[in-house]
Amino acid sequence: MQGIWTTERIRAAEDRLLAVTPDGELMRRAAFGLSVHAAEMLAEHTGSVSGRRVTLLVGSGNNGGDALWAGAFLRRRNVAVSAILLKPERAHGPGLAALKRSGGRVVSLEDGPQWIRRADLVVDGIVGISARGPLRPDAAALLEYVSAPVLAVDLPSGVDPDTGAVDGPAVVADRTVTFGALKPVHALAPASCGEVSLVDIGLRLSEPDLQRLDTADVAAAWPVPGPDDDKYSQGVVGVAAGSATYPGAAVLAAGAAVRATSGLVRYAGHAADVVRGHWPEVIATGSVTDAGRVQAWVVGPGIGTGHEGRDVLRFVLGRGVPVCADADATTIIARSPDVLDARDPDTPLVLTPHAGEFERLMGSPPGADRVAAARAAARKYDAVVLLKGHCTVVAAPDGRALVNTPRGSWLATAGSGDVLSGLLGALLASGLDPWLAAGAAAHVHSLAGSLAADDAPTSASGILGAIPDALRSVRSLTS
Ligand SMILES: NC(=O)C1=CN([C@@H]2O[C@H](COP(=O)(O)OP(=O)(O)OC[C@H]3O[C@@H](n4cnc5c(N)ncnc54)[C@H](O)[C@@H]3O)[C@@H](O)[C@H]2O)[C@@H](O)CC1
Ligand SMILES: Nc1ncnc2c1ncn2[C@@H]1O[C@H](COP(=O)(O)OP(=O)(O)O)[C@@H](O)[C@H]1O
Ligand SMILES: [K+]
Repeated sequence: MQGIWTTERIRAAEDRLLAVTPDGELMRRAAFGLSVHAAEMLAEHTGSVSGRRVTLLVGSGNNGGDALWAGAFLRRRNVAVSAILLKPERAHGPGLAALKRSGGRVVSLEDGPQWIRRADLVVDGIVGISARGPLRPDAAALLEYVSAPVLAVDLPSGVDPDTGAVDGPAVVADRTVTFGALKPVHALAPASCGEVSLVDIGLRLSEPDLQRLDTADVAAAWPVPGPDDDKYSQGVVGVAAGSATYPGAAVLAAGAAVRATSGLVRYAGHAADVVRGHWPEVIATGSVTDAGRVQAWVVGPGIGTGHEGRDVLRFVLGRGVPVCADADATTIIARSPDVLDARDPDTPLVLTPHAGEFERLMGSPPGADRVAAARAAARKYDAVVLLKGHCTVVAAPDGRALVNTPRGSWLATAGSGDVLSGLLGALLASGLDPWLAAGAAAHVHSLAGSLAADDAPTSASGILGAIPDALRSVRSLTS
């Protein structure tokens, strides 16, 4: 697990560390790490470090101080460093002095554009974790001239540190170097941060506010049959999905369940013939009432939101086994919350809304703070809530939350969510903790999406087809 801490917690930990560290030491540690990454980027993009040009965008806080100190370190490697001070009178004093001593050049705001245009690398030290809101106009104007790769100090300025929300002009970085610990922005705004690197400055933190699964966590959690297992012992998953009009949802959800684990998949619904045609290994029947025993249900994709869908949902909620309620099932719950009366409160429920379904469930859209939104829904419904989107957030009623950071956006394709629900249902049937199951399913889903896409559009069927490769890649870590 990777821990992620809110800026409030980071600041408190920094204060504790600052109190026992010589003046300026932390910033020099941070800045030295930053300068190493800057040199690495120069070498990557231009083939060398010495003689290259770096322009620093320097704001009035410590973030600007980091940039100035890093500039001074880069001077030792014969890099030509120029610093544009957004508020010269409030620039970080010791950092500015160090840069000047090292032979760095301070250029005026007016001359800034030409130095930015000529740079081999631009360093964003405009603001860090104390900033809120988009960039102010003077900083935003400078960004217009940037064509070189951008290295963000701590976080891309203009992006909200605690939510990753972008609400106006903001830096888009190729790489972000952060200090001490990951902050929410790094998991929630991958398109703004680029590659994220962590520099250790000796920060000590307790329980994280938010987590992200490592590949190793997913590998350890994913069920693998042992010598004594049979098709029943691994957990049988039931899929109540699809309809005569929408058989595809059933094929995709059932297929993902088939590919996720090696036990048994049952299907119940109006698409039984189509499902059987695609997946002969699935035991398919026309109705949930004669589907047989399962250890978890996936319900919702393509079942419609009418009477029949409601009855199906009520039936599976009353079986005393974990349920993943997806797509139409979330809409039914939003419109007729009384269906939840059928649920045994001790059996796990996972809701997997996209933003529109979330709004139906909660009465308002997720908003900028998607982690808080998912947590609120989890509490309201006493369920694990997997909030879909570019970054998927999974929250449990006890407050645990994790983020899945995707590799690109290829998952945004029709039917992709049906594949996710099939994966998740199979993991629930195996007995995995529902919060972990949701996180692991999201991880493998997004990995399968990027493998299937391989930089060109893919489809839900493509994602489904790439599940074995995704699992092989995850499991390769454990073998
Ligand atoms: N405290 C520490 O021990 C360490 C702090 N470090 C650095 O310090 C940073 C935090 O420094 P600060 O607390 O000084 O805060 P920032 O560097 O985030 O700067 C806050 C300043 O920016 C201005 N500002 C706020 N919002 C703005 C906006 N939207 N547009 C333009 N300007 C805006 C404010 O007026 C304020 O002067 C971290 O992100 C990190 O880079 C590192 O040096 C590591 C050690
Ligand atoms: N821009 C995006 N980047 C990454 N993943 C995305 C993006 N948009 C959607 N997704 C993912 O794709 C899936 C879409 O599911 P859903 O909205 O239910 O669509 P459908 O009903 O067509 O299957 C979710 O897992 C979601 O997190
Ligand atoms: K920054």
